[in-house]
Amino acid sequence: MEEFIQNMPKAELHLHIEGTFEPELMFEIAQRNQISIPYASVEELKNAYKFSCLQDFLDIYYQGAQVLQHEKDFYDLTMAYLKKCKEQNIRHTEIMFDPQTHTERGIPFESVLTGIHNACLDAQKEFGISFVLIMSFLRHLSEEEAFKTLKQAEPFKDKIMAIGLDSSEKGNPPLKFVRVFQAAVEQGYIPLAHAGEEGDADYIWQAIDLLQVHRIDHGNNCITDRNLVEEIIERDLALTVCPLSNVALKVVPNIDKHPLKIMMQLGLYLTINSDDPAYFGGYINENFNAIQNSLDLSRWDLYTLAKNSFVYSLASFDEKSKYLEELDRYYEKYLD
Ligand SMILES: Nc1ncnc2[nH]cnc12
Ligand SMILES: [Zn+2]
Repeated sequence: MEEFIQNMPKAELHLHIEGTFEPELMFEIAQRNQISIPYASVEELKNAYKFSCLQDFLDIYYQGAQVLQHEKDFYDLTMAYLKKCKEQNIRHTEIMFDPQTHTERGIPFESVLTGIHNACLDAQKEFGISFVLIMSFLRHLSEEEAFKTLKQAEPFKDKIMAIGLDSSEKGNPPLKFVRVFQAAVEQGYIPLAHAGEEGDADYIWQAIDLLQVHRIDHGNNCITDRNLVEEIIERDLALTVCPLSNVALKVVPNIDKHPLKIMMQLGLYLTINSDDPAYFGGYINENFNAIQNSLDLSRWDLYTLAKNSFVYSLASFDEKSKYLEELDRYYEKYLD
């Protein structure tokens, strides 16, 4: 099965670029920027990656991101992830970035965006990987700050397809961002949001009704509300599930108790993603392997999850058709 997963063409739809910051690269960039990290070694830093909830993780994740200062740092970070995509047979990736994590520290929006975008263009040329950029608002910050970020993005609008909503969920409901989402949609951005990771089903209702999201990031907690599950299916919305993230952040007690199979059986459209792979113990294939092992998923289940990743992506019609054909050919080979 591991080989089947490794070679299967797939898309990643839920990935924070700041969450791909491997400790080794963090130390390297810290050294060249002459910034000190409050850990003596890579080992010591890795040992600190023990979280009891989302906020525990976010504290260390924002701390790590401080090392990123220059356009080249964002380029190197993104290129390192895109090399992983090539190794793991990711054909298309939708990369979230958190501009406020950087602009709050005085880093120009342009350095962040240009570094990430140039790496994506190079990977498209060299590895044939297509991409979409998603600008995510930090929900622990104010609506006013989100509006400022939307304004800063204006000169780069053609490079960013969608907006997202991430960071500390509890106490920061989608309702807080209705106006900025409306303004962004008027400018042509596609609305997406994290909902129902730690927040309850009501946050997911708000994300679909008030923010009118086209996809739900995580969404696990929808299973507590039968009407919500039906509504999500009816509206043809996919959930971007992140199994290793859910274990690391104690959203589920362990991988064997992950509700993914139940969610599939309910008829929800799911995809598998890595969220913040440098912090949660694996990239997309490690997520597929972990969930396949624990829930005994069949090849058909894996194919369905990969198919959803293309169908519910924001890739162009031509790209989607090409990837879906490739996936079908791949799966048929195993039927013989
Ligand atoms: N899993 C997650 N939930 C909310 N915000 C995040 N930012 C990075 N990873 C996140
Ligand atoms: Zn996330």
